[in-house]
Amino acid sequence: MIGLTTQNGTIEGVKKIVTTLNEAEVPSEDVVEVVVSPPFVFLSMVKSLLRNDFSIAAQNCWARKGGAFTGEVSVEMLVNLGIPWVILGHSERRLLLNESNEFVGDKTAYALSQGLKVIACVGETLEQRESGSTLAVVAAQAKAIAERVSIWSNIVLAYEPVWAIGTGKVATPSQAQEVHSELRKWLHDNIGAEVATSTRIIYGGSVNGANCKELAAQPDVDGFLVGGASLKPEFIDIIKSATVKQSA
Ligand SMILES: O=C[C@H](O)COP(=O)(O)O
Repeated sequence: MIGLTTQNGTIEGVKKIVTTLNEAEVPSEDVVEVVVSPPFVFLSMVKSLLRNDFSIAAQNCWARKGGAFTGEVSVEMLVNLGIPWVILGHSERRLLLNESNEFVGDKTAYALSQGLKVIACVGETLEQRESGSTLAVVAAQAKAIAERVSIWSNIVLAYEPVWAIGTGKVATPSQAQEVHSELRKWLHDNIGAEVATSTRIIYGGSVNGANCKELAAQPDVDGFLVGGASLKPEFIDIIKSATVKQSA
């Protein structure tokens, strides 16, 4: 379960979110893994304040060994800070900052090589969905990672249809299930049965306290990447939806 606070927050606001999370009663770590992903400038503060059973992710990193790349944050810096996860290939970076599939693949490979765990985002635009190319788009995004990575145990795939991010237009449970199932089949056919079974595929795009249970009940939805709702107390309800499959 990933709470991505995007480019939001002040010191006081982030502290308030962390306090809410720290005081929440949620299922244990063996049921749900919770990862909080604040902007770079708040990483150290969140790390020092956040409860120990929740983890932390950066929202991006540089693609190669750090050095003369002004303004970028290197994998080495994140490792030095003790940050275990990084989110890569978010659609806002792909679309607004022109990050290509290959560049996201390079970042994923380098982050993994230095011991970070990666939440790799894939997803189609509305135009791509309407033209029937959803599966081709997410497969191409996954392929660019697969061409650069041989071990998948530290990768989580996040399916985030661009048209659902921050729009209030959540994918229906069957739309999410269809793409998750196809992604798992793609992993099976192109990498192997073990990776297809063990790789977590999480959904992101307008998840909230009201729609999370139905989405979480889908067989191939293994969790969520939550944006807007992670800034609110309802994020706790979303975390608790991890028990839906257990009680089914
Ligand atoms: O950026 C965050 C995720 O992409 C999802 O955002 P959202 O839950 O606000 O749609």
